[in-house]
Amino acid sequence: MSDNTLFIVDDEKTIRDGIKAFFEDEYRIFAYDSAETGLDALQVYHPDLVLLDIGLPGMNGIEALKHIRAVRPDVLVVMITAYEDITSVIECMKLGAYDYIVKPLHMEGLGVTIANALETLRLRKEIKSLQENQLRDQAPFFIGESQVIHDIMAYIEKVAKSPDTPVLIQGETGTGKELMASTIHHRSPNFAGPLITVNCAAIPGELIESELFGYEKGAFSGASATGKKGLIEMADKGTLFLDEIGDLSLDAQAKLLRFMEQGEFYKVGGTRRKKVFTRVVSATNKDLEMMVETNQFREDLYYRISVVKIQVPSLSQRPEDLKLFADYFLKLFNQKFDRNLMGISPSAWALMETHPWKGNVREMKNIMESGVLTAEGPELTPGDLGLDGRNSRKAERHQSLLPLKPLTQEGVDLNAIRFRLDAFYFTQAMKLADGNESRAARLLNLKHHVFRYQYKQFLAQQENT
Ligand SMILES: Nc1ncnc2c1ncn2[C@@H]1O[C@H](COP(=O)(O)OP(=O)(O)OP(=O)(O)O)[C@@H](O)[C@H]1O
Repeated sequence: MSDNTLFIVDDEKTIRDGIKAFFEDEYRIFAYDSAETGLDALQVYHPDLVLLDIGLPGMNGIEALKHIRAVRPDVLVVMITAYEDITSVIECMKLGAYDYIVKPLHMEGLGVTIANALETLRLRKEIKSLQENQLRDQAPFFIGESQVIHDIMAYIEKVAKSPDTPVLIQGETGTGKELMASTIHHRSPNFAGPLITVNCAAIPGELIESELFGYEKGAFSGASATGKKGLIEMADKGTLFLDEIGDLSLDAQAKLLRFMEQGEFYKVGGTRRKKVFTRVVSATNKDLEMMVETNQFREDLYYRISVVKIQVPSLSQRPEDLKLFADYFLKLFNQKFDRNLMGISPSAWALMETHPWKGNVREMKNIMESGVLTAEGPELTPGDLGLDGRNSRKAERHQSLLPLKPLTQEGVDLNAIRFRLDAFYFTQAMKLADGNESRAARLLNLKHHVFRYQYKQFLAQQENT
């Protein structure tokens, strides 16, 4: 006997008994005389295939098919029909029935239909498992050899198993909070679903509600004519990552709380309640507990989002990981830029060991990227990494510039940012082009005279700072 389970749902006893008698040596068979009893049994058993009569008394086969497709989309359904019922058959096929058989039943023919259906099911499962393996292979890799990172990863392994427990990740900027959120998603049962990232600091206060929850058409002036799906809805069956949650306004916090408490929400201007199944992972580099004390963050929301709390240590708190990151980024950027730097010189390494790493792993990554890109070799020197006295501001510049920070109410100094951009790319271009201006211009996709003009301006500005 195979380990496949079949349901027969038919009000005619002779049909139920006939199918059962013919196939019971091959399959596990459960028979029901109505759609209602069949659907009840579906909550307990996991059949592979349902043979479903269309003309059932009470709930008919078409309605039952809709239910089965909604609750068990992976179960195949073969409709049983009287010959004259062909329009219903077409409707069933459109609703997702796998096949149909016509009464009076020929058992051999039915046997072929069942075997084909089960083979289709086997192939679908195989494809799904291959796709899942591929997705798992693409999962991000959170590096760390220090004991504290080992402990966190072991904890994450357990936490990720739940599909909906909210997680709050705290830590300084650049410590890897976003990467950790992605790791949790990829290790969770929702990993085949979407991972939707919301940068709460980047969305203006007046837009946060419509961005998170979406809106119906005509919800407000300027709304799109078709309405809009919100980020929360997009995260259905996946993970919603709320980055910089400490930047959420109190108003937006209240709306998010409602969703966190009920898992339900209304679109802006909508009257239909929507339900979404997602895990919320939040992250912040702010002291949320302190914000709760000072009434800047809602206490009730804080407890909702922090069922599991993870504190990512700063890089200076895990010096054992420094060498690992340095080797990893050296390899990564050697490959990316097709370079062959052998390692880090002892003097550069000595400086790296004492560097404060205020920008944490991101700072290390940026320094290694520009170092590997521009170094003469064969090893990375303190100058390549911007860690010598002469270039001491370089690291700071990289760190405060890359990646660009979203605009907040605090504003930004655009001139200073432009100057840093120029410094970052002009310096590298001239270095890569061995001081040849026309080659440097080509590297930056600028006309030679434009490059000369802008470079001269940059040098003059540098003189004055
Ligand atoms: N453990 C790690 N392994 C590999 N790469 C890492 C690790 N930690 C951080 N990184 C890399 O460092 C950079 C910064 O990480 P990430 O964006 O996750 O930090 P963050 O804590 O979310 O920063 P912020 O608070 O500024 O948003 C990313 O490019 C990330 O891939």
